[in-house]
Amino acid sequence: MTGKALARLDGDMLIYGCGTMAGAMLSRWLECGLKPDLVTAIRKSGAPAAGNVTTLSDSKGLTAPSLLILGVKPQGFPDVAADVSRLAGPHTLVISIMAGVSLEDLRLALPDAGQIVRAMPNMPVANGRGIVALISERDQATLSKQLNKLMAPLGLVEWISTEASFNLVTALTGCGPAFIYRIVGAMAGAAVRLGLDPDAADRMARAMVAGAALTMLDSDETPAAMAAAVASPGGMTQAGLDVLDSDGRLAALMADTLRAARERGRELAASARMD
Ligand SMILES: NC(=O)C1=CN([C@@H]2O[C@H](COP(=O)(O)OP(=O)(O)OC[C@H]3O[C@@H](n4cnc5c(N)ncnc54)[C@H](OP(=O)(O)O)[C@@H]3O)[C@@H](O)[C@H]2O)C=CC1
Ligand SMILES: O=C(O)[C@@H]1CCC=N1
Repeated sequence: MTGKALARLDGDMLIYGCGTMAGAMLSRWLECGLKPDLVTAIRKSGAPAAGNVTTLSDSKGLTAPSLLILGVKPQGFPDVAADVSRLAGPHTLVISIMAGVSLEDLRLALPDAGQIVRAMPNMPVANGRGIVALISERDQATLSKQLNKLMAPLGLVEWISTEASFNLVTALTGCGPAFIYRIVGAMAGAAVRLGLDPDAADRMARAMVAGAALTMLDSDETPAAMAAAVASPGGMTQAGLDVLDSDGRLAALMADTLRAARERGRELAASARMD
């Protein structure tokens, strides 16, 4: 990404709540050429954000920026909503990364904001291997031209057409890395219980999943076909796959996992509303 591409955002960026997730986006943008002097970050603690970005503990003295990224937690939004609203002016593009919080609720809280976009990044954006799902209130065609340039260095950019599916997208992409880490840990843990040395099991489980993921990125095959290519007929892999597939166990577990995450999105939305 070049600074020129970012300059098309026409101005400055304020990151209101620059913790783990927004901080990962910021680091990647800086690595890809975003000029630090275009950015101001607000953190409750005032702890320095990535790079040489100016970091403040509150918004005193700030005026409406061109781009305002909202990176507080949904539960913390009611505490800052009035202040964010003051900063979200008619020329401000607001991008909220808060899980669960709908465009309609954002518009109610930020009535004067120029445009509002809901975005769902995931942590691998830190190395450009993430996903950013996006949906806007309106004018998606114009916005996508502008925002794709900003988001592309973070990884795969997906515009979502129906907001009703956004919490499910979040469960798959935003939460997904944690589910994969848990599965990797469970495989390594099982290997330890069955007799492997813990350090070796951890090392090999990480390398195995990283290799499998990279192979998948380079392949046009479906995951089912890729599994079939590993499984020799009547071999060891097939014996293990039969356990995962028995009575649809793995499919049911994954459906329950995504459903629970999606439902929690609805509760988070409620916690972000002003009473
Ligand atoms: N973690 C993830 O993988 C993902 C998270 N998200 C979303 O990103 C958002 C942030 O999550 P995450 O980064 O994990 O959480 P963090 O707690 O790391 O980040 C929250 C940020 O908000 C700041 N903050 C909290 N209260 C205030 C306040 N009153 N005034 C100013 N700043 C404040 C915190 O300041 P301080 O740094 O001082 O604590 C922190 O920088 C959430 O809405 C979440 O749904 C979306 C996708 C993935
Ligand atoms: O756990 C959460 O609520 C956020 C949203 C996606 C990832 N982290």
